[in-house]
Amino acid sequence: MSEWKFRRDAIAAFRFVRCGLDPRTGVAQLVYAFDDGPELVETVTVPGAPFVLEGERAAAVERALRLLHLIAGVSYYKAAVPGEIRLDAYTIDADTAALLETVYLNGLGEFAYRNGLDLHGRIRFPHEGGESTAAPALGLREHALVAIGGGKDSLVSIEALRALGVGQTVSWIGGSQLIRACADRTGLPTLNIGRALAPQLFDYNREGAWNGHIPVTAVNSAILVLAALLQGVDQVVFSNERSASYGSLIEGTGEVNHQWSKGWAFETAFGEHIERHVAADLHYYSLLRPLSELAVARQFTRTDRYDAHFSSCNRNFHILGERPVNRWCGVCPKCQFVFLALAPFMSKPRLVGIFGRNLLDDAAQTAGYDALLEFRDHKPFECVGEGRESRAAMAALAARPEWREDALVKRFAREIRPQLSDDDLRIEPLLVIDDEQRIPPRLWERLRAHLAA
Ligand SMILES: CC(=O)N[C@H]1[C@@H](OP(=O)(O)OP(=O)(O)OC[C@H]2O[C@@H](n3ccc(=O)[nH]c3=O)[C@H](O)[C@@H]2O)O[C@H](CO)[C@@H](O)[C@@H]1O[C@H](C)C(=O)N[C@@H](C)C(=O)N[C@@H](CCC(=O)O)C(=O)O
Ligand SMILES: Nc1ncnc2c1ncn2[C@@H]1O[C@H](COP(=O)(O)OP(=O)(O)OP(=O)(O)O)[C@@H](O)[C@H]1O
Repeated sequence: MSEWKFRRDAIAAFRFVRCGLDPRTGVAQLVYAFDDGPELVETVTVPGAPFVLEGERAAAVERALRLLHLIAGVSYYKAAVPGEIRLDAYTIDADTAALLETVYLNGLGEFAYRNGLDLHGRIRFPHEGGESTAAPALGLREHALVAIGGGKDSLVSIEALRALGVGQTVSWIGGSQLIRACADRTGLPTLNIGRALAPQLFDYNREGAWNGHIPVTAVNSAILVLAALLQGVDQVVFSNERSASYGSLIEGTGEVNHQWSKGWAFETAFGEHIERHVAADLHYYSLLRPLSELAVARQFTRTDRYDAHFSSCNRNFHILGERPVNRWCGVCPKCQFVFLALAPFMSKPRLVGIFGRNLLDDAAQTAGYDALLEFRDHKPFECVGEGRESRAAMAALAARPEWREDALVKRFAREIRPQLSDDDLRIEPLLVIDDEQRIPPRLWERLRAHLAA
């Protein structure tokens, strides 16, 4: 064993070795390995232990734990993308294998594109024939674990659920102080779940592992499903908007979606799988699915409660390394997009106050904004809205006296606007509340009324 060295191209198999949860501590161990190399152990710690787990609930927790083990394996599998996947400790059915193949193939879409890899037909989860029996209802308590990410989206959901009188616990994974500050600011009960990647992954990265983006929302979703069962509650709520279902259009390749596991395809496949195979009364859904990014931005402006606390800049969330001093780096695609998306709906002094600067009056940001507008470039691999949303927002600003003299708005009006039709630049059609969602029916009509108010 001590002789084993990580050599990416010599690895034959990725192994799901075993997983376990200690109900006395709330610590779950997810164990993997390449060939006969060292065990790679990821840990997830759910507060609230000891948990008393018996009968059907214990069985559901075990199913959720296995699903988490299988989904979280994507972080390690990607390091070598070997031809064989092995399950050492348990078997899965064809339905589960199909879900995992979809999650790995699509969730690693950007990773594969950037590394020049073709994963089609390569990711095969072994499975045994026969349907597994339908999961029973557990009599879970009506209460929502709401994922919070420190940005505007989850805060919009939290305020909407508050307005509807839905009991909620604001829940997040990892040690981000920024997320904690936002969670505390809600004044609601909180749940901070610990997660530690296997340390060898960072060594393997230095030793030439394949590296790149993974479907982190899929991993976070599976963690919160496990936490919901441990807490005995019936809803896991994310804040993924309609726009997340649309990727970057790459010439010669097609669509590659950085945020695939925030999209509708993942939400439906995962949510249905949970109800069919884990617990019939555990509902996983996104409260913001009916909205575009622009519509979410408009909702966010309804309160200034979080202005001094939130940030959508992903540079805050690196496990290692530097973070922006003032929460917003001010130069990444996410900062650029959120500034643009909020601008049509927020007073200019409030917006500039949040970011500490006016990004739209900075000519050095031209290339970044061109990519958002899909002008001579594709939409960046980041969690940003569709090109048509950026174009409509920019067109709205070009008509406003307080914005139209700013460098990038002026350039848009002069060089890009003349090539676009008026119809494609209207903001109103992008603010329509859509019907494609899996929000529990008992909430939907009241939520629709709240969002439309
Ligand atoms: C913070 C961030 O944006 N990280 C992305 C970045 O990774 P980097 O190396 O710069 O820093 P770390 O995040 O600290 O990662 C260190 C290494 O660990 C790997 N890793 C991390 C988390 C994990 O769950 N599994 C892992 O294997 C990671 O690959 C690094 O090697 O660049 C990476 C490569 O493109 C991205 O994968 C990192 O993204 C994180 C996984 C992450 O949490 N990103 C979210 C902020 C994010 O992008 N969220 C999207 C949702 C996308 C989705 O499909 O779910 C969003 O905001 O919409
Ligand atoms: N560390 C985390 N723990 C739990 N959920 C998270 C975490 N980070 C992000 N999420 C959730 O994942 C989803 C996508 O994250 P995303 O970054 O788009 O949302 P956000 O942070 O709420 O808003 P913004 O788009 O402005 O950054 C959201 O539902 C968010 O709550």
